[in-house]
Amino acid sequence: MNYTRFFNKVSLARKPSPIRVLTEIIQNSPKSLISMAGGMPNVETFPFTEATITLKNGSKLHLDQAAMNKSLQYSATSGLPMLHQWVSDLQTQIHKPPDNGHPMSCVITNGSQDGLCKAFEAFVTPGDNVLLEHPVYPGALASVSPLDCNLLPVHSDGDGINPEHLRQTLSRWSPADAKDPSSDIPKVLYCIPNGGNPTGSGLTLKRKQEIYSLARQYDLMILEDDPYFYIQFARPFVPSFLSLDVDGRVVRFDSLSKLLSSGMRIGFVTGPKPVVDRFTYHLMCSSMQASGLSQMTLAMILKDWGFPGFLEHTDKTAKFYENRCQQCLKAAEKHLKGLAEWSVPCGGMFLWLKLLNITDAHELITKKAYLRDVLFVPGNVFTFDSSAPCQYVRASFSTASEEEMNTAFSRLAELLKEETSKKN
Ligand SMILES: Cc1ncc(COP(=O)(O)O)c(CNc2cc3ccccc3n(O)c2=O)c1O
Repeated sequence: MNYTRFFNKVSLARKPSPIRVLTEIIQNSPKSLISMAGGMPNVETFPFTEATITLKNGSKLHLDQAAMNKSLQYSATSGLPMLHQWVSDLQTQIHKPPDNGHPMSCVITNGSQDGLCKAFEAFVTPGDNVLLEHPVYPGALASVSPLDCNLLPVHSDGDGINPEHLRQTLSRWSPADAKDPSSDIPKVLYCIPNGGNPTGSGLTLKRKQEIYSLARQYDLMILEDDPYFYIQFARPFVPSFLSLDVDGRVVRFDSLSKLLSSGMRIGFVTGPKPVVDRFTYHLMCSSMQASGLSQMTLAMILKDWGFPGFLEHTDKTAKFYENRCQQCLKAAEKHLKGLAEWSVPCGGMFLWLKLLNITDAHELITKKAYLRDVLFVPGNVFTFDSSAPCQYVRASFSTASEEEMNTAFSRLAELLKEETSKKN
């Protein structure tokens, strides 16, 4: 694939930052190297020596002085070698990306949000048509909306993005337009294939194959935003777009936020080296790198666990959310029947409620429900035009207990009944 058409002028103008290349050289050189090059602080001036973190299973992670010094010092933008290698091996093991003529590359980011932002800021030129799943994660909207482009919604249902609607949307153009630099044919499709935010939906393999073949036909890059991949409720995992990527047109965004820690801010982007390199150049002059301490801590746990231990943990996490989901559905059945509709999530942590007899949920949720001590997210924040009325509400079942979910839904039900009786 030739990626030039996908990058905007800003991204094509980016070059590796010399001081960050230096960091990489120093990091990968033998101890014998005498460096008077890098503007790195001397770790002897840092007040930290060692740290021990106790895990829930009683085991202890010990960062000795050497590990502490390494994690407290600048390191390569691509990631601390131990973590970078582990995640690269994980991608190969889990997704088995086909050989597409481009080496698969990874870069560690400050959460997957950081990677998403870099991708939109690399691919989107003002005036572009950008295809996004709809409704969609507000963090994606916040990244792409200011880029002065035209957002094209791709409708979704319980099985994720609808390939038919994608085909219809693309039928405004001919595949040949992808070869015409003056055409405004879309170049990027953003989607959340598993445990969708806000819908809880999951793309079936069949749909992924249909979507991938449309992407081939119209020469689209697919941004596979997949923080809930490991918290799909069913096993085996539905294969990812990365595992279908025979062309090198998939950029995948993973996150450890929903698995190990959201506050440590570690995600990773995986894709063809020419694409990941351009994101890395941007990271070199934005954050320079993800937190060294976060990377070292997570690298030590993951190395100790290995893939089997990691998958054992992610299976447990998926089970946790599946149980929470069952409790949430039971509470919805008990309190919201006849007042709202929903589909059963297949992963993640969200239930997408369609409030019946309500045209716009915004006021009801942000004011009236809040005054009754319950908080949901009004559906308009997940839509491209948040000023338009939206009768949907996102409920998260990740932190509230079963009892709290019942209380929250019963208060919402009371409110809905009052609203309905006011109308009659
Ligand atoms: C589809 C999709 N892609 C990327 C991300 C970002 O993950 P990270 O940067 O790797 O941590 C997310 C995180 N989603 C949310 C985060 C959040 C944080 C504070 C408060 C509320 C939040 N709500 O509501 C969210 O949905 C996501 O759902």
